[in-house]
Amino acid sequence: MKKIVLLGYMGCGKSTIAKELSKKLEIPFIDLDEFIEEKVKMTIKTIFAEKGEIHFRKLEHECFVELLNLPEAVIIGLGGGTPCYANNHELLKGENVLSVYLKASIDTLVARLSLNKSNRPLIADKNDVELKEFIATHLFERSYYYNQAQHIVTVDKQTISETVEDILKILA
Ligand SMILES: Nc1ncnc2c1ncn2[C@@H]1O[C@H](COP(=O)(O)OP(=O)(O)O)[C@@H](O)[C@H]1O
Ligand SMILES: O=C(O)C1=C[C@@H](OP(=O)(O)O)[C@@H](O)[C@H](O)C1
Ligand SMILES: [Mg+2]
Repeated sequence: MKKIVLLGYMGCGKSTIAKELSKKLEIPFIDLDEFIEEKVKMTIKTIFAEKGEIHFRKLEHECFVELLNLPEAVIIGLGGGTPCYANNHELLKGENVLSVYLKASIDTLVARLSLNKSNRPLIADKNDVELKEFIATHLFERSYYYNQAQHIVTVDKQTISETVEDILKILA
């Protein structure tokens, strides 16, 4: 069965939008980060701190493949880095996958992430100036992978429901 995969930079709204989309479509939503946390009984923050990012990326790949192989239809919210490691971007093009890049500008991401960074180990210790510089460079480096998605939805200045509607139009 089809998997709807939402991807994009940290803070673009993958988890938030996937939850709302799931209600509308009555298809279950699985957040990849939460799936990993449950599997290893550790938070993302602790995995990064105690096991390191390379270990996290390995787990992330294994869990992504496991979710794609589920027999039922599900909505999967990826982590911001998922498409950028272990050739995961190739999996965004699979026959049973509908992938959507939630594209947000640097300003949108900075505004959202400066309020919401403590559980995101890659940015937790950055002040606002550092955060903007980091996001600008990092988003540029990652864009190649994000652009492998089958569809792109721009989320700037959109409400949660407007973004959900844009995704529903793609599915129609
Ligand atoms: N229009 C919007 N669409 C999605 N998220 C929004 C919007 N406006 C504000 N937010 C907030 O931005 C944050 C997005 O975080 P989250 O869904 O965890 O993103 P991700 O999973 O992509 O990192 C949440 O705190 C959410 O409430
Ligand atoms: O961009 C990244 O590399 C990461 C994004 C996070 O997910 P969100 O995009 O949901 O914050 C989480 O997987 C981890 O902190 C690493
Ligand atoms: Mg998330």
